[in-house]
Amino acid sequence: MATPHNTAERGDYAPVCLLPGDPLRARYIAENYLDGARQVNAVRNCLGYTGTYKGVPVSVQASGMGIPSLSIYVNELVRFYGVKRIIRPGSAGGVGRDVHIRDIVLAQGSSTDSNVAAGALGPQIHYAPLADFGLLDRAYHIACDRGLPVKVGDVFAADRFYNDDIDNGLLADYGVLAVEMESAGLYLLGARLGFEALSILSVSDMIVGEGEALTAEERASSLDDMIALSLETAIAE
Ligand SMILES: O=P(O)(O)O[C@H]1O[C@H](CO)[C@@H](O)[C@H]1O
Ligand SMILES: O=c1cc[nH]c(=O)[nH]1
Repeated sequence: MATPHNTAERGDYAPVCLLPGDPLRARYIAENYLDGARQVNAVRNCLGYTGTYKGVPVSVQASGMGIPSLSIYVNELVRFYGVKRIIRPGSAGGVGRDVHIRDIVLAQGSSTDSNVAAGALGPQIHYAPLADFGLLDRAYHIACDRGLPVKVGDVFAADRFYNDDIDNGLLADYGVLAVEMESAGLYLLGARLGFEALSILSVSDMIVGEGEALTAEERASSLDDMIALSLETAIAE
């Protein structure tokens, strides 16, 4: 076995990798967007693929849900397989005052209640995990050129999907746009291990307000916008 969670050989992953939470989204991206995609990993059904996008080698690997699971895949992708750039096309719940369902949120930074950030720089320092600015800048301009409903700002990476103690209104008061479960871990590792990281999130539901809802077709097309934006950003120089 190449790593505890991956049977791919060294060289099987491209330097650029998309990292959605959902293994079926990884397969969807490989089957619908990559040319010549081949499956390189299926350990625990956390599927990984490598192909090309517009002639550029690109991989897609599922992270599973939450920072602990994502951290396993990121460590192995970067330390063992030499991945240099990771973009997470994820779903998120909207909390910001001016955030709506189908919006695309570029996570400039990520607050979190996870201990990974609390202890990273010692007990006194609350580290602020940030996206790679070059990727963020490119994603923002590509999204604007495409006329996508894009917002840029802080997101909250929650340790628990179900947590009645989180005050979503207070998150919104502090400018948090959306809630998901991985970005702070991804950005922290980006800083620590020295790779470029960005989360590009599709608002799939509203946690506050009227509880706007999407039809199945709307949800699929909004995920497609996020995936295409992630791939265009991934191969941009
Ligand atoms: O759609 P993905 O990428 O899995 O992201 C979101 O969905 C999962 C929760 O349902 C968490 O992983 C959260 O971050
Ligand atoms: O983590 C997540 C993802 C989508 N929607 C939520 O409410 N939370």
